[in-house]
Amino acid sequence: MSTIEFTDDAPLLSVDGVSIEYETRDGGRLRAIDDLSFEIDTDEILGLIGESGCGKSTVAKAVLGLLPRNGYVVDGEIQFRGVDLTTLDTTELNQVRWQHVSLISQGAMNSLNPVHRISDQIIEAIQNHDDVSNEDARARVAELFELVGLDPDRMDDYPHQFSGGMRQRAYIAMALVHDPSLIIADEPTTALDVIVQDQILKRLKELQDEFDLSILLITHDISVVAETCDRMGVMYAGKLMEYGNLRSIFDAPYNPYTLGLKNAFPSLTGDQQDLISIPGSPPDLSEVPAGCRFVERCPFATETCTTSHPPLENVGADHHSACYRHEDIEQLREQAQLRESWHRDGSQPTIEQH
Ligand SMILES: Nc1ncnc2c1ncn2[C@@H]1O[C@H](COP(=O)(O)OP(=O)(O)OP(=O)(O)O)[C@@H](O)[C@H]1O
Repeated sequence: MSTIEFTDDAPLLSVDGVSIEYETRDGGRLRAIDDLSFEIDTDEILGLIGESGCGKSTVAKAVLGLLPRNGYVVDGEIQFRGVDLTTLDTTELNQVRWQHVSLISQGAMNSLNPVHRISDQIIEAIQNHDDVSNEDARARVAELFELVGLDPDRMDDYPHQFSGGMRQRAYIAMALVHDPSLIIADEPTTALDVIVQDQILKRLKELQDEFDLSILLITHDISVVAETCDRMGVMYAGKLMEYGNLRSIFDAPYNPYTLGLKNAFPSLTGDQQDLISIPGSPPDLSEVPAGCRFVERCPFATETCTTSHPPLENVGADHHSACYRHEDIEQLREQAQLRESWHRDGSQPTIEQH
């Protein structure tokens, strides 16, 4: 079996100009991701946030080569330590998965096999890649249980003897078996109650710190990003709208969509009791607007915004945004605080569909 030659000084993960399409039942094509670029460095957590259907899971699956059969990366490169993952065959991808990049998904806790002890499932994951005795593998399971905050005395339990949060922790232990350098966490705590969610995210962050791990954290919850991430990307209808350092984006967002998301979350708006949600819903990806993808819901759209999607521009150190109205941003930030701004009054420009 050939060994993949990684380059140590290359970025850990570099997604460059990636577009992904799904073949639809009627034989058409739906572009779920359009010209997406971002990077993750060693030892950082990048949060990808966006509403349902904006393409977050598609990105996660594409990185791991797990797109369904009707999904294709039609453009761009996904480089992991200098190796374009989109060019690898299944055997090579299997060398990357678990050993270098692990996935923890929302449903991970339900993917533990109900008829096998948790210890046996993790031991199998260890021995699949490494030649380790049963005794050493059991010791490793105990160590991993401690790391994720589970009592090692419970390692021989069956999944049904664990709560949802404990099962998710057990799955995280499994994801850490081979010391991967990148974890893709796709809504890892969404199915759990907020207290358990908080505990697990904190543990994940501690593990990231302790082991110089990097995490791509995918979520629809901006407060999860605020509490957990170092950098963030705000996605909308398959496009990155704002991207960069978390503090810069939270302190001074440049994109109306980010302004809208911030307004809609209580923990981020401090004393503002009256939350303002963004009216409407994202466009159907088979019928995206001709202009900016957000144009139909943006209270600040002008005629220019109906022409084409704005390019992602540099608006500060490690801070990028895609909007035609960056120059008016101070004024837009003030207006965004007002409910009236987000009311639809019929004065929005006429939108043509592609
Ligand atoms: N297997 C598939 N076949 C066809 N279209 C798909 C497939 N999977 C996803 N899509 C479409 O691709 C777009 C992006 O979906 P994706 O699941 O990546 O979004 P998401 O942001 O992760 O949403 P959610 O948070 O609801 O999971 C959606 O329009 C979705 O309908």
